[in-house]
Amino acid sequence: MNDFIKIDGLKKWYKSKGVTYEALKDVTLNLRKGEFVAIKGPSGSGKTTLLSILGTLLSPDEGNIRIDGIDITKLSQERKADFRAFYIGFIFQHFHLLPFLSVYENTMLPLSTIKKEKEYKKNLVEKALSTVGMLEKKNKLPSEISGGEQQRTAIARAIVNEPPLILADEPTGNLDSVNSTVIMEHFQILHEQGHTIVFVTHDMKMSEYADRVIHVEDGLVKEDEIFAKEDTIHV
Ligand SMILES: Nc1ncnc2c1ncn2[C@@H]1O[C@H](COP(=O)(O)OP(=O)(O)OP(=O)(O)O)[C@@H](O)[C@H]1O
Repeated sequence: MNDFIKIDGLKKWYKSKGVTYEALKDVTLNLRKGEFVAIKGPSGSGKTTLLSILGTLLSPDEGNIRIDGIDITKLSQERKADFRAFYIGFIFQHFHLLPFLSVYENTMLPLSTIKKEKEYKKNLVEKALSTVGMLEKKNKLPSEISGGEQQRTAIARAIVNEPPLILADEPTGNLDSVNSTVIMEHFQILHEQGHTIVFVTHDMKMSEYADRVIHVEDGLVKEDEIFAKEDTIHV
């Protein structure tokens, strides 16, 4: 078994106005390379906290996390930024596109610090945009495209530097059911291409796309269901 992510004894608490709140109480999990994982659970259960720690945006108070053998809890801020740039593509509920940049320019953003020729970057951007069916709209501004198209652009931006790990926080939370399905089908394709995908969702229908559903409640993993892939079920 190829454990890509090893989370061990993870704890996180927030302090606010002298009150301490334990958001993650003791989370231990192993995720394999290429897994397609949904994190489910009620509001306030710790899902975003867990995803943010996985993405090195937040530090835990206790515990270790290794991603591809790297203990991400021990990295300096600078090394964390390098780590994120190489390993992780983020997708958020509210898309977080820059409104004054075109679809093409938004997708190019993660490549801005990479010292490569313009042509090399152009190829990567066009590849990412065609993966999500947005190449034809590359010159549009975010305000000129639909919410579903904005999220597809955000996915292109997340995958443009071909990161092994994609983290998405409620990626369909702002979309209607048709666009949500389109987004999840794109995730399915990325999963088939070998990306490891971890996404947070409230929506039962969206979690059905995953091959593993982790139910978080009250800062703890309450259930961890691994489903056999369709092509491996032979009854
Ligand atoms: N910066 C913060 N300061 C204080 N408390 C926080 C902070 N961020 C989160 N919390 C609290 O920690 C708990 C877990 O929050 P988190 O956002 O991880 O939950 P969640 O499961 O993602 O919720 P939702 O589904 O509503 O987004 C919540 O009770 C939340 O109020």
